[in-house]
Amino acid sequence: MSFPIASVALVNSVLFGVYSNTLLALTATSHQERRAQPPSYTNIFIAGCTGGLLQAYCLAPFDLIKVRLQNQTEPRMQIASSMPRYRGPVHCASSILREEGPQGLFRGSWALVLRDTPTLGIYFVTYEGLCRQYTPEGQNPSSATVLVAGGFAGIASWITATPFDVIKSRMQMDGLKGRKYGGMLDCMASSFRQEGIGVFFKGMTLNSARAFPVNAATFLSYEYLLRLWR
Ligand SMILES: C[N+](C)(C)CCCC[C@H](N)C(=O)O
Repeated sequence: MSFPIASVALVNSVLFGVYSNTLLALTATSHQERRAQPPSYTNIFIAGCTGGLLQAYCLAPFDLIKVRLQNQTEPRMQIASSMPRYRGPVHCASSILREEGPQGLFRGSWALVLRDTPTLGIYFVTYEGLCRQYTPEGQNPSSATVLVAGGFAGIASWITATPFDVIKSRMQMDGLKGRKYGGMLDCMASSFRQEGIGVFFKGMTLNSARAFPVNAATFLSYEYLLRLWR
């Protein structure tokens, strides 16, 4: 539990830090001036994609360890072996390093980059679009608007991210017991061949249901901290 919490803190600070600074570089307006001079959606999209790209690289090893630990269900079913393969996040990281090398920690990172880059552009465009729609010109959005816009931004982002999320997780699990897939494209093709188009939408409802409260709270904290520190 402490492991995902620590990784969420790191990854969100990278995402929001890179997003804000890229937007600042593109528009030359500070956050306070942005209500009077709103940035274009193109600039918001580019800044979101840049944040997504960098967060994907920071997230890759943490996400891989999380996926491996969450999928570790065999030992409970095998009465003979009482020890799980990975005893915790540190043991998992060191076993992967030993057994699969440093690149093992980045398995599936291409799919993660493709999952996060465009969809985090969509995330910030949705958030800004909804805030602008429901906020009188020149004013800051209310907390209720921030919560709803943040929640829907999370849903929009997760709906578009789910196909690559499925591939990413399959690639991350590959390597545990030999290699099943030749690469990302092979993983996509063989998943499609065996399970049909529906495979790319697995977990979409659950991802979206989780995304609303998580991202409502994320954007409320972001706006609150920006106003606190200006
Ligand atoms: C790009 N992708 C959809 C994967 C994530 C977008 C939202 C990020 C947020 N930290 C969350 O976990 O919901």
